[in-house]
Amino acid sequence: MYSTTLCFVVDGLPARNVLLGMKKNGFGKGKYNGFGGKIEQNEGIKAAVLRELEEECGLIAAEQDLEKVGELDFIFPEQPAWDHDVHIYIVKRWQGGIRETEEMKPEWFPVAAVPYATMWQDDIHWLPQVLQGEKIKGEVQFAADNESVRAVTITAVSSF
Ligand SMILES: Nc1nc2c([nH]c(=O)n2[C@H]2C[C@H](O)[C@@H](COP(=O)(O)OP(=O)(O)OP(=O)(O)O)O2)c(=O)[nH]1
Repeated sequence: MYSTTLCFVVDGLPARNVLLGMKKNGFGKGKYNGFGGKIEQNEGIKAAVLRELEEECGLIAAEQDLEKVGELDFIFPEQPAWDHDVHIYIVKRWQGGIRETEEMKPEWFPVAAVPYATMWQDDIHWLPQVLQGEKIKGEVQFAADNESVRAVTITAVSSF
């Protein structure tokens, strides 16, 4: 099982607006998501969050401005090589400007208009809580098409 990061840029918590990116290539192409990717060997989790944030949308943040808000396991019973976990962070302070990159086209959304229909199908089960300021842990099991959700367990946690 490999590990990934996912970072949501918000204007506060509870969030009123969230920055999402339309993924242009790779895993999750055609879906809106936060910014993130695989953690490299010998790389710290927060260092990976900051690297992916800058690579994918141009924003520069500091480790002390990252708040851990979630940990999820993604299980693909029909494609076990895809099993991975994700460390989810929120950032409210950053430097630099947003730019479109080869990987992502960033766009701000009001929290009430987050495009869940164009996102990973599990997101509706936990992202609203995260944008409200809750912290969550859980597991998502995908169905045979590796897209639809077969089962989700999400638990609120008080801290990481
Ligand atoms: N919101 C959401 N994000 C997910 C789900 N599944 C999943 O892998 N992600 C995130 C975690 C990572 O940020 C990203 C996948 O990372 P990846 O490293 O495989 O993608 P990539 O093809 O861009 O590869 P790279 O940047 O590491 O080279 O998608 C999901 O179900 N919901």
